[in-house]
Amino acid sequence: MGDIDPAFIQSTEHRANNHKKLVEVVEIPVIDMLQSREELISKIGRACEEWGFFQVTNHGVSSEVSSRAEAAAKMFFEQSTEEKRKVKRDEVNAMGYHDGEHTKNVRDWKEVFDYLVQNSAQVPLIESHEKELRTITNQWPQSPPDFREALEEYSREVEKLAYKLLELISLSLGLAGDKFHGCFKDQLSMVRLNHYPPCPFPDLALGVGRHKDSGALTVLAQDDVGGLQVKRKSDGEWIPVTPTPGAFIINVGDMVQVWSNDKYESVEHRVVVNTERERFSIPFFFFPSHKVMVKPVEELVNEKNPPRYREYNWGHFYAHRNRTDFKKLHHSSVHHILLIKLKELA
Ligand SMILES: O=C(O)CCC(=O)C(=O)O
Ligand SMILES: [Fe+2]
Repeated sequence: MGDIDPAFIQSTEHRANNHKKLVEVVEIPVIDMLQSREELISKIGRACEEWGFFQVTNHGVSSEVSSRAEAAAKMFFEQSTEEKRKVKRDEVNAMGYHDGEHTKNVRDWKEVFDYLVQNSAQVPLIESHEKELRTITNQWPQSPPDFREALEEYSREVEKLAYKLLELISLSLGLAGDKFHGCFKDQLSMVRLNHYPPCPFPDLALGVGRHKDSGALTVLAQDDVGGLQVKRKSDGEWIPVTPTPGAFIINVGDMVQVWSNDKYESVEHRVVVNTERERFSIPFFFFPSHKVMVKPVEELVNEKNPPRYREYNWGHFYAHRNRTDFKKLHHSSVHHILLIKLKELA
């Protein structure tokens, strides 16, 4: 087993066992999508306000398509490191395989494979003040042979669900159902395959350190192992998300927080690891086009409730985030700085 690489060690207050034992059993809401539209909109609205997280069942994504994607992910990660690194991500191309992810400067106990839902997309160059763009394109491995097909089919299906959820969230805010749809033309949405190997030091390391998701919303599939925890808004306790077979976990990201002017908040979450079982999860990050300017929507602000965020450009934010994600930094993530700064400037 040996010693743990210090890069993985979380500071004491962020370690997995560092919280009071919960006596009550709490669950984030599980919402059946097969019910009246009014009920559905009101339940989703309540879940977004209270938790920022919920699970959905009867969501329309076929279980065959999901199983095929899960099998492809498992087969990919079972290969040798040498094989996987043939499609490794680098400073130029943020898509592909990566086994050195850091969250808030601590290394995560996992390996990932990322791909864009639209196979290739344009993003701004960060160095450029001239609004120059570059194109990023997916890197597909040779094996397993049906990897690309299985994953493209998966993201097409989940994308439909993401639009549906965005519509319901917009309606729950009292906005038109298609209010935000235009933002997703030439979207930067991506899917991440996560593999968390068993960890001999589950009290010291985390699968993913605490963070918020930066896009509009996330549609996450997890296997039956468990490990995802959500920070409860009311008291800051870490609440485990119990795996529900066939369900997706939905959380609103920073963009919905800004659009809704804090009515719905993007909530912190993290993943704990265990000594026994490897875990797989597949988040779909619903990201708009690089051109989109994000700010509180006009219908939701007024004199009594003034805008709390200044407008920002998604593409610019995305380019910075990818650059800073790539290696360990000596200051906290841009993500964090950006939102705080916007708040202060508002
Ligand atoms: O693996 C999970 O359950 C969640 C992963 C996550 O939060 C992320 O990739 O942003
Ligand atoms: Fe996340």
